[in-house]
Amino acid sequence: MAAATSHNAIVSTQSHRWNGKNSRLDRRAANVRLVSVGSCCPGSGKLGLVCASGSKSSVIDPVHLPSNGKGGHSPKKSSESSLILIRHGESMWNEKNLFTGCVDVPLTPKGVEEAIEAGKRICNIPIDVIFTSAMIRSQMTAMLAMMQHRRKKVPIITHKESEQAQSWSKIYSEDTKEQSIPVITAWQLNERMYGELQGLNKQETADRFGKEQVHEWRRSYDTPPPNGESLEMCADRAVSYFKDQVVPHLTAGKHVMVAAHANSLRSIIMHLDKLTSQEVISLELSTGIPMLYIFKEGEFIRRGSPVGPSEASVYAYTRNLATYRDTLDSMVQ
Ligand SMILES: O=C(O)[C@H](O)COP(=O)(O)O
Repeated sequence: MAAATSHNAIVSTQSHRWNGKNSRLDRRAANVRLVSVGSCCPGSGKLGLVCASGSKSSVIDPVHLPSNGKGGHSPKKSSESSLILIRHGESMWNEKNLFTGCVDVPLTPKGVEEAIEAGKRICNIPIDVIFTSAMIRSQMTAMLAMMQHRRKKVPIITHKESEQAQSWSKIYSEDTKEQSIPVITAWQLNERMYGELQGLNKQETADRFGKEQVHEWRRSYDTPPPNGESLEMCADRAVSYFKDQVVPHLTAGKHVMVAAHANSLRSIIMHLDKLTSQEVISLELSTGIPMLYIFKEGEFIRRGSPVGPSEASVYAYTRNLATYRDTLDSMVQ
């Protein structure tokens, strides 16, 4: 069904910019033979470049597919999991160039579009559980992105803030539960708290305190803004939460998406990519750009930013993702 072509990955030098325009392949993937599954439109056995978003069909997760009865067998459980990290789309204070931090502002229309576009880019990648911060801009981004997903599962924010909240939001149908994806919100993934800079204009602040000082506050590892969090302090909560709450899902073979913020994600990527406190200064995250990692045998492999829904470089090296996507295609009418 899928034409297999192979070519060596074109590997850029290791860069710490995640701006989505340059999909970076991990250096370790340099010599990986890309086994592209070709391009096709749903149903024709050829993967299209446009996701079948809005398609009414629901598909069975490939890992749970019944045997095909012709001596075939259900694909064995994936020994690798995918992790998608995404900074929220543009917020209304991003648009006004204001320091936001832990102030809970919504997306702009542009941020909504960015989230939808991100959803199209990851619409063929399996997602079993979603984590967001407690802030609306990350939750809006996750929900809007999931509206594009071809699996068509329903993302549902879980409420465990009290026993009553948990019991009042219980789902009593196993089938319905199977067709949903839990969205876990966590304050630990909130944006770094920007202290007395919150609400100030970034340019005016640089004019007042000096460009170097503001850059130090925004990008250094251990210099906090006035009465705010340094990246190190943000990492203490965000990376700890990631290790304690997100990694166990990946270890269990679940595919995860984390929708969060520029600096809470910078602290997580610093951990995943083993960046030094010097290297992390140059790490910048654009709004609404999905970043893909593969978790395998306890290691995180950086796979770059999926530019399109069937980009070979994303699905190469990770046969399970290619199988998932092929099966989605064959199941989506
Ligand atoms: O909190 C904010 O203002 C933004 O989310 C990130 O700001 P920064 O790019 O200045 O860290």
